[in-house]
Amino acid sequence: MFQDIKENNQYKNLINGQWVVSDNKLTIHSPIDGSEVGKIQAMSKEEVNEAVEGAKKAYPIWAAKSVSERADILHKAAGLLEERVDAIADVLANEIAKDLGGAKSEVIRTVDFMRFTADEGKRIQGETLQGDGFHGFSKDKLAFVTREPVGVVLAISPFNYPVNLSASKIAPALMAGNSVVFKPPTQGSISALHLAKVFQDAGLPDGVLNTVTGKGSDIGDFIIQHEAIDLINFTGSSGVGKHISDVTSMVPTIMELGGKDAAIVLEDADMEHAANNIVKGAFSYSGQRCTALKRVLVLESIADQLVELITQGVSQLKVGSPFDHATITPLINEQAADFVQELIDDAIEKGATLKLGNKRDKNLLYPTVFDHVTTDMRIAWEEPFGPVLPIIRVQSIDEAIAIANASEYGLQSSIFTNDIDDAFHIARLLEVGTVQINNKTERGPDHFPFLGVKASGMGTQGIRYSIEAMSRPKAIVVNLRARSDQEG
Ligand SMILES: NC(=O)C1=CN([C@@H]2O[C@H](COP(=O)(O)OP(=O)(O)OC[C@H]3O[C@@H](n4cnc5c(N)ncnc54)[C@H](OP(=O)(O)O)[C@@H]3O)[C@@H](O)[C@H]2O)C=CC1
Ligand SMILES: O=C(O)[C@H](O)COP(=O)(O)O
Repeated sequence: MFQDIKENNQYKNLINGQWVVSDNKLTIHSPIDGSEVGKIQAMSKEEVNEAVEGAKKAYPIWAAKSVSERADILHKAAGLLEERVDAIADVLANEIAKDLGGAKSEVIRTVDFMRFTADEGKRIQGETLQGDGFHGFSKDKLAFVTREPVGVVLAISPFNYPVNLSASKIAPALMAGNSVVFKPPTQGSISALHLAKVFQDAGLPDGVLNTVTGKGSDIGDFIIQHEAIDLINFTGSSGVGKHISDVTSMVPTIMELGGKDAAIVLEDADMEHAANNIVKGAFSYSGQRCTALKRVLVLESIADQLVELITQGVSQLKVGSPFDHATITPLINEQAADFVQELIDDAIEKGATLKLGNKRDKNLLYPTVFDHVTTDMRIAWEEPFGPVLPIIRVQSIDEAIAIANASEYGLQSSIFTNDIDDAFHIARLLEVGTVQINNKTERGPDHFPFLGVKASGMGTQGIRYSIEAMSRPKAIVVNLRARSDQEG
């Protein structure tokens, strides 16, 4: 079922309905053992240009389709993806070292996402407005407001969800009537190209989805500044996000960026429930999630108990290969592991109490827990994107809120308490996109709004929010001739 997309383990790009090769290639190595997963095309700027121009040419054809025709294709694509779950999950596990269970969930969640998006797209309606609501205007002025596509959407996704965070841009963009140029993460491209194939097999017209592979550092600036791109939907690091914002001009941009999500644990919390959630929230996929819990702020009076429960939970996490269903698997590459190690070394040097971990085998980092972390340590503020959890003891709720808000990031926060009044009071004060009460931080369910404030992003995603963010209102205003017999 995937013959078209590869030849001799070289994966091609989908451009205007054809799977094509470039002169230069990049080799994708598995983070598990360095073995070759396959080669992808390192596209030239001329080829990238062809992909963008192709999407621009295909746009009117797709925009002219009825919403129900678009939904039919998305439903068909979802069905095909469902048939290919196991095959694609295998590629994901090998390419980004996501545990097989997590990899399957990523693909199944994507199937559900696409179906929901197809249905939601059909429900999105415009509105009619009457002028006399504004002083000085009459009821003979009527606006028919419809939602229009924006044109060519550039979708750029990160390595940690190469299928799901790609489809969560592509599917709503398509339902809104846009064509899409899709730049997957280099490490993750192979999984992502399988997703593109599903859309093609479902009957998406040629050029409506074109893929662009190659290093972001080589072709990124060319594509984000291409004049035919009408909107950029980016998920990735805050550094690249800021760069995109610096070098583009007058192009609407939606960004989901990094995070430093805090779990605030109050004295009356259910400790076991809090600890279980914290362990899962911090360590699933080795902490390589923007919504991973990346610090715990706990009141001193209950800290000993919570630290022991967390340490106990983390000590039971399975470390090893994604194919053995380990939770802690090798990080995406050695540089990522080096960075996490720097944060660990800094914390040890500045006196944090190491409860567990600080053990490493190349890019496989064992889960690491620190107690007594203080605000002069880098781990209190920086996003490790790896399996390390700092616990900061606080003297008061106000101190917890102040430390939570002092972060440059503002994605999500968790509060664990049995007092709903306290929970709401604190939630209102936290400078984040979403607050989870008595649960780990997480993006789903996917029809909820997902957004970050400060350095964590701009714009809002989530199925309906994404369709709206990648479309615009258009008003056609009718000015009826006044009838003298009805005036007044
Ligand atoms: N808030 C959220 O929803 C999420 C945030 N993230 C954040 O992403 C980071 C990890 O993901 P990672 O993939 O390493 O992030 P990066 O920012 O390194 O890369 C993200 C994407 O941007 C591309 N890219 C790189 N440079 C450019 C450029 N100049 N122009 C255009 N595109 C470019 C990359 O391509 P290439 O791979 O070729 O370099 C990749 O496709 C973490 O900081 C994490 O917090 C991750 C997931 C979700
Ligand atoms: O990119 C991320 O890391 C995700 O958007 C987080 O999604 P999750 O909370 O479902 O893992």
